[in-house]
Amino acid sequence: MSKKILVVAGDGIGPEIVAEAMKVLQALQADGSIDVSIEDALIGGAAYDAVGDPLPAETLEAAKASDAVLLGAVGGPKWEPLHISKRPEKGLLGMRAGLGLFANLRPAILYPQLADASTLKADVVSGLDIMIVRELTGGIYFGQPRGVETLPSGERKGVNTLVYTESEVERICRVAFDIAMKRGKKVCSVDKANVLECTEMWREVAVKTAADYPEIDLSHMYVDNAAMQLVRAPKQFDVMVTTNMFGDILSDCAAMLTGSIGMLPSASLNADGQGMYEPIHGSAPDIAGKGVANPLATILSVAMMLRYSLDAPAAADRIEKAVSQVLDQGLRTADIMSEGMRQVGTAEMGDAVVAALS
Ligand SMILES: NC(=O)c1ccc[n+]([C@@H]2O[C@H](COP(=O)([O-])OP(=O)(O)OC[C@H]3O[C@@H](n4cnc5c(N)ncnc54)[C@H](O)[C@@H]3O)[C@@H](O)[C@H]2O)c1
Ligand SMILES: CC(C)[C@H](C(=O)O)[C@@H](O)C(=O)O
Ligand SMILES: [Mg+2]
Repeated sequence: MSKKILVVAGDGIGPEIVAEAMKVLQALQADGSIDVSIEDALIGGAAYDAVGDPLPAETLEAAKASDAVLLGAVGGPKWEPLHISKRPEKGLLGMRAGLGLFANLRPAILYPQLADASTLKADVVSGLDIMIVRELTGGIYFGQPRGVETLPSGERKGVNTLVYTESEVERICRVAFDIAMKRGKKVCSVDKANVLECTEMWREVAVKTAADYPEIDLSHMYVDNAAMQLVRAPKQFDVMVTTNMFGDILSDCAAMLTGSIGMLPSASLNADGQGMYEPIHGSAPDIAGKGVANPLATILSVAMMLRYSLDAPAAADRIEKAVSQVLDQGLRTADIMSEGMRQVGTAEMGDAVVAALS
C-alpha cells in the first residue's frame, strides 16, 4: 500500500539538501523499491514569510495525515526574534509537539572512510557507533513558566523551566532500553542530578524502569562529564539517553566525531511509529545558496524513514550502502574534505548517491 510522505524543506540549506534526498526517494520509487506519494508544505521562516505563521495549520494537519515527514532545516537570522520561531506551539517545536514525537534517535556513526575528517585520532574513533536517544517533547524546551517580563524596577527577567513527569522519563528510557537490547545492551543515562532535582528524579526513574530490563547494563553520568567523555573516549558509549536540551548539545558534539554535522541523520518518533526525519544540523545560513552543503545527513535521514516508518528496511540498507560507496569513490563535500579526495558540491554528491543505488 502506498505510504504518504510530507516534505517540509524549510529555510537556508533546507531546500538544497532536501532536493538531493528527493532524488534518492524518486530513484527508489522509479525502480519499484518503494511505493510512496509525496506532498510538500511550508514550515519555518519560509512559511512565516508566505502566510505569517512558521507552522501553518495546514502543514500540521498534512503532517498528521502522513506516515512520515521529511524536514530540511528551519530558521535563520531573519526570523530569530523570540515571538516568531521559539514559542513551543510554533515552527519546528510545534511540529514535534503536535505529532507527539517524544523519541529523538540520533545515531553517531563514523564511516571508516571519514576517519581523517573526525576531530579525533583514527584509533580513538574507529568503529564508533553511538545511539543518542534524546527526549524531544518535554524538558526546558516546553516547561512553564517561560518568557521574559519587565519587573517594576524596569529590569527584565527571563525564565525557562525544566519540567519532566515520571511517565515522560519512563517512556524515553524504555525506548533507549529497547534499542540497546538490539545493540550492545549498554545504556548511559545523562543527567545533572547533582544540581537539578528534576534530573535527580530522571535518574531514579531510569533505575526503576531498568528493573524490567535485567540484561541492560545501565550507568549514569553528569552531562558535563559526558561531554568530556564523548571527546576523550567516545567508544565507551553504546546508547545514551538524556533530556531534550542535553541531547541537543551532546549530539552536535558527537557529530564532530563522525567527521561533520553534515553526516548525522535523525528520527523523531511518536508512540504510533509515525516519524519526522531530519538532519540534526540547522539551516546553515553561512553556506546557504552556495551549493556546497553536505546532503548526506538528509539522505541518511531518508534511510531512517524507510526503516522506522515505511517498513522498507531493504531500501534503507541500499541507501546506506550507496553513501558508503560514494565515500569509497573519494567524493567529499567541503565539510568532510581531506587530502587526496575529490571535492564536490551538494547536487553532485546527491547524484553520486543515486548512481550508486543501482
Ligand atoms: N532542525 C533544525 O531545523 C535546526 C537545527 C539546528 C539549528 N537550526 C537553526 O538553524 C539556524 C543556524 O543555526 P547554527 O548556525 O547554530 O547551526 P547550523 O547547524 O545551521 O550550522 C552550524 C555550522 O555547521 C555547518 N553546517 C551545518 N549543516 C551543514 C551541512 N549539511 N553541510 C556542511 N556544513 C554544515 C554550518 O555551515 C555552520 O558553520 C538557526 O536559526 C537555528 O535555530 C535549525
Ligand atoms: C532549531 C532547534 C529548535 C533544534 C533543537 O534545539 O532541537 C535544533 O538545534 C535541533 O537539534 O534539532
Ligand atoms: Mg541542535
